Amino acid sequence: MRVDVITLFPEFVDGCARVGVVGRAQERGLISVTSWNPREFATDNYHTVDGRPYGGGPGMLMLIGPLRDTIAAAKAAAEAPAKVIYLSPQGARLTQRKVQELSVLPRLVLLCGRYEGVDERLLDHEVDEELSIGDYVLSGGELAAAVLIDAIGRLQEGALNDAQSAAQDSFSEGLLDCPHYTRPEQHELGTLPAVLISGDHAAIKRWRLKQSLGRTWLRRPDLLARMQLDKSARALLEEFRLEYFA
Ligand SMILES: NC(=O)c1ccc(NCc2ccccc2)nc1
Repeated sequence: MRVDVITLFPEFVDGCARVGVVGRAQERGLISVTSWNPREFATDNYHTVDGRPYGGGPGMLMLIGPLRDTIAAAKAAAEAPAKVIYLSPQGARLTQRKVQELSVLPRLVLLCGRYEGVDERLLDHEVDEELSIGDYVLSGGELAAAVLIDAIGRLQEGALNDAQSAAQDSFSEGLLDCPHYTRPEQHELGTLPAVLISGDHAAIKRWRLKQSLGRTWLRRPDLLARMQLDKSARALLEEFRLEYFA
């Protein structure tokens, strides 16, 4: 997948995409992240990219011209059609399902707003989707773009080793992850759940699913409400609930 990021802070996005799983995915050619700075597409002597809001009000907005030209340049940089996504608090909430949907596309162009945002006419005509990573305001869309790139990058075939991809299974099924433990077995902070050192892999699998179901019920009942649990999962959750209230 090719990702083109339009940002006034290219070094920020480049840096995020160079480390960890996404960095390795780039080295393996599974994803490429290219940043484009609208300031280089501003035609005036001062490289102006912002303007004052009509109707008054605080702050500045990003101008149509430089952004439109930058989007065109980014799109022209490769053959495949590109979906243009704007990161903003006004966008649809990003979920793992949306990440999975985006992760199979050939290209994405991510538009990062700064200041108070972007002229609405640019959004109406050049942006395909508006996405939010959560209900809070950041100083720029770059962090949101980095989150999206990471979530998509790790889903590229070959980006994760088996252990890592196993770890992502629970959330992609809509459940929260179960508790995890590593050495030492005995510690002043506590001992382990006995099942995890029983060597009974079926019991361990059952325990982990039960913990995921129980945690989701306790911490994110909204996620649970959206799921169709099969008979055995419902029984497992009931077992958790009985123990919880015991
Ligand atoms: N919650 C998010 O995903 C998000 C995205 C961008 C952002 N800041 C840049 C911006 C500010 C105002 C209007 C449009 C973009 N803050 C939060």
